[in-house]
Amino acid sequence: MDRRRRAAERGGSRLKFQRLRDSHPPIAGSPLEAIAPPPEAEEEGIEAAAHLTDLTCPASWYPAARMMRRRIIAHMGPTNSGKTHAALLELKAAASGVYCGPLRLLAWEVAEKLNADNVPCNLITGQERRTVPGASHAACTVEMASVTRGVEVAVVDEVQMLGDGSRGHAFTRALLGLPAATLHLCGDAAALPLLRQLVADAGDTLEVRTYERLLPLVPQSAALTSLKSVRRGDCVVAFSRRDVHAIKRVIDTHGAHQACIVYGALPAEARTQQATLFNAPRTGFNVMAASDAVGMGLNLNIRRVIFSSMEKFDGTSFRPLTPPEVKQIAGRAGRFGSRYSCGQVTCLNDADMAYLHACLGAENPALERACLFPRYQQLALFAEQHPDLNLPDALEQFADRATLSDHFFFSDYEAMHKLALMLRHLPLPLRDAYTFAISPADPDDPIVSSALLSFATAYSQRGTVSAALAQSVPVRPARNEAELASLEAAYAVLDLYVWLSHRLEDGFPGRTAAMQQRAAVAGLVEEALPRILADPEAISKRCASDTVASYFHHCKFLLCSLAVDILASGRNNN
Ligand SMILES: Nc1ncnc2c1ncn2[C@@H]1O[C@H](COP(=O)(O)OP(=O)(O)OP(=O)(O)O)[C@@H](O)[C@H]1O
Ligand SMILES: [Mg+2]
Repeated sequence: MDRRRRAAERGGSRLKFQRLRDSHPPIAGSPLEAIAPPPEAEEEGIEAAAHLTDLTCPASWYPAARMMRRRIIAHMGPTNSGKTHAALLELKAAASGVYCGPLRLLAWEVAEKLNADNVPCNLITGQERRTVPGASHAACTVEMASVTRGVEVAVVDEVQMLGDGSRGHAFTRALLGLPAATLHLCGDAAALPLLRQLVADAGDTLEVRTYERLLPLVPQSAALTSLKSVRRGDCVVAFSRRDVHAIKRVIDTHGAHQACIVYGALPAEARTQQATLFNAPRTGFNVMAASDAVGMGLNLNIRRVIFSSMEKFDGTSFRPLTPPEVKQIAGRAGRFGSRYSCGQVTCLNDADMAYLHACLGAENPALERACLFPRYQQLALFAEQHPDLNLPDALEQFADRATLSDHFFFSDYEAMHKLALMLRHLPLPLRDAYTFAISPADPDDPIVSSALLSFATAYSQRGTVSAALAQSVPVRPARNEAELASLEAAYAVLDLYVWLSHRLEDGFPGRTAAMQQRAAVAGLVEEALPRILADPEAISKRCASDTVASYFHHCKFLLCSLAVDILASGRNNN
């Protein structure tokens, strides 16, 4: 792999890391410094290090899968074309199997479906382990997939995510490493050339099945222009928690409809509750305001998707949505088996319509490279050879030296690096420091990251962390959006405790208490959502402008400042 190309591609984040490093020099006594230096001569050390950072043949990392001649079936097609349905039929019919999906909600849904059809199925996600007596099947989030336990059938859903910069490596691992006699890969056809390459690397055979959309998706010619015009079955999509709430307020204020809300920071239980409210007839909640989190996973009775904007904040600046993103989100309308026989899609603003049509008509560009991240053992050996480095520096140096084949790229490890940097002063064994660093804590969320720091500090000092430490904010019913945000943060902290308790069992013995508390917080969020009243000040501001459409269209600077705000307040809003 061309090292220079990778260096150029990583230029932005390398600079950022350099700055971080300059302001935080390595601390003596850091976990990696505690490891004794190897006895090799310098030359041998360099050679061994080069070998350790050689990631050119990841297929060889998975002996169990390599011992099999796997039959791989790619189910390729647009959204709502029955790909997952077809693969699940084969999973159900198998004597043993595993479903690997990108989201907890998808894993939940599949486990429920299989159990309802009398196929006992366990649920395994980062935060949940639900075992069913006699189960030979499991539904899991892709990160939890076992690469050692052989099964008859495995399914990797939304496999095009192997091109995702931060989570893609888990899909690559599943594809190369699942020891399944038959492996079903479901996703967009743009991934097919890359899948062919990976399947060839693994020495397996590939069969391709193509699918067409089950119900039509019709782009409208006119924009909605005002949220007053929303109708039953509409889903207005925005790209931050704050905008989702703003849209809900405006819809509720007009009085004709009440809106359900769905966004990533909402507890999974509350998302399911909102989806159920929206799907059921005669609840009064027949419109939805959602972030792009709606693009994957929930089966919703959406008749029409309305884009409130065609731009999203990517952590640095606003960028246009890509055609695959637009199609993924738009594809939620007119789901087969829902109340509507045809899906529609439009925008709130006239000015966005041309771009919407262009995206829907565009071919998805073929994925060229799959995301890759080394195994823990590789990092640990590398760290052992560089005892002067702490975990964040070892990560950086590993990434710098790593060699990859042309059809792979090194994963974005910025979140992990930030957490490792935050914890580097703690006297933690490498394995534990690594576990804390790969936890789902959002490093840009001040509440969750400070909770992680408290957990890791207590763990390094006392060896055990009480669940009481996970109670980050007072838990009481939310009366407004700000209090709702506090509950969401409380949920995220308890969720983090539960996640850690599955990996450091002795250190985090309060899982049951944390789970009870988490369920209580989720209950409070669910209770609060239908009755969170509109903030009168915000409404009067919005109603003062002609329409919300013009509000969004003419005040891009406001959206920018909102996004900066969001970043500053550290919430992960999508
Ligand atoms: N042959 C079928 N019989 C009954 N229901 C079906 C059939 N095919 C698909 N469905 C239903 O249609 C809906 C969409 O199917 P599915 O989820 O498999 O689509 P998909 O192509 O995987 O979409 P996405 O890319 O959005 O995940 C689901 O509710 C599924 O259960
Ligand atoms: Mg699917």
